[in-house]
Amino acid sequence: MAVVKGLEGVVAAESKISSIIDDQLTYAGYSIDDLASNSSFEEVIYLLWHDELPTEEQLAQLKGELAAQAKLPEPVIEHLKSFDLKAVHPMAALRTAVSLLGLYDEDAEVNTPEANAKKAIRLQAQIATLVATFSRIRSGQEPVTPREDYSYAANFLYMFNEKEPSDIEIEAMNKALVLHADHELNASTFTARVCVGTLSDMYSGLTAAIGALKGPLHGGANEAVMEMLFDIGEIDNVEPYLEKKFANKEKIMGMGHRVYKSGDPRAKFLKEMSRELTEISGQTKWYEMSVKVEDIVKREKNLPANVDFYSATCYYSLGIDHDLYTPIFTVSRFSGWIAHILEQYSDNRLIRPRAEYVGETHRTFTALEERV
Ligand SMILES: CC(=O)SCCNC(=O)CCNC(=O)[C@H](O)C(C)(C)COP(=O)(O)OP(=O)(O)OC[C@H]1O[C@@H](n2cnc3c(N)ncnc32)[C@H](O)[C@@H]1OP(=O)(O)O
Ligand SMILES: O=C([O-])CC(=O)C(=O)O
Repeated sequence: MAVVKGLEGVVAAESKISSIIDDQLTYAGYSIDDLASNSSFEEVIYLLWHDELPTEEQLAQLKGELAAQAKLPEPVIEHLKSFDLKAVHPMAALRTAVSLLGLYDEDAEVNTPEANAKKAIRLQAQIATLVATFSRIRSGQEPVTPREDYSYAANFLYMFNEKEPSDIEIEAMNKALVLHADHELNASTFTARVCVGTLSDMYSGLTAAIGALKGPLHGGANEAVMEMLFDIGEIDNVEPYLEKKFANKEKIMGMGHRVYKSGDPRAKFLKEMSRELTEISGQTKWYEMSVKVEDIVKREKNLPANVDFYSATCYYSLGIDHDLYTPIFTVSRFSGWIAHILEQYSDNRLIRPRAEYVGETHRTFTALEERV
């Protein structure tokens, strides 16, 4: 058996949800360029779950259902309040809270298409509330009740500080949500599919996926990018900082990708958004430092910026704490994970690869008292 380390290039599933061909990304056959420029996150959710763009009527229905289900069960809020949230990573709290939500859902263990469709809406609605509620409780404030009259992006921003977001902020958040929604068989999506491939439930699949997204080689990189920029501090420090990193063979967060070699098609949108938002917030230095990092890593290592690189400075400009960047990614990626979970259920086979054993063989057992 030939081992493919990291499963690079291995095709492990058929999917209609998204594709990456020649460094171009599509959701259900629609180019990410068209979707990022023209569509709402709710349209993308519908597309990923139904393989079609919604009609006005279908979209209105989805929006209504999402708005109606956005509230969290009170015991989940109480549970979050019972922790010292300043002492835990938000992704760890989210992983636990999503699992906990399952305990308050009477459909949690019902694995029929009808029950899963209901859970899909409920979970997609609640995940945004959960992230914003975490942020509110951590900063000693009461959670904000979600608004039924706002779009998903507007409501998400509103729940952070109970303030009506500006059109530019809503547009930026909507675009970020659209761009992060799905990405073929990335590590967290694969994790979700492996989990539900055992015919485990949707809550288990999503909880497992959160754990995989949390790591700094995957979704956790956006938080790490901002930490790197804080460490660098000033534009004049970029070059010596990177030289040291290269000399120590350390990775530069937000750069490189397993599949994209010429560039991540999502990054150009986030780069432009970062330019605009840092200008509006009067903090262009973060954008300028990012561009310099990108240029040097491209020149020295020929690695392109990935989706996590410029999303960091976008969220920073929206006034969001940097450890909440990966939770925001989670809010968007819930739509993709749910689509993949439903697709896995629709044509399931247990996912169970093999390992090549490389340990010792034919060892002679020694009794405990004789071991040295
Ligand atoms: C939403 C997302 O998940 S996007 C990815 C987010 N992750 C990051 O931004 C973390 C930084 N990037 C990386 O670690 C990698 O590029 C990954 C994990 C994204 C892809 O990894 P892989 O395809 O497994 O590539 P791998 O880690 O084996 O790297 C191949 C070579 O490129 C180098 N390399 C890859 N990425 C980087 C980087 N960001 N900085 C410096 N060197 C890098 C590696 O050191 C390695 O060099 P070597 O062959 O001399 O040892
Ligand atoms: O596809 C990957 O490996 C990682 C990625 O960019 C994503 O999940 O958006």
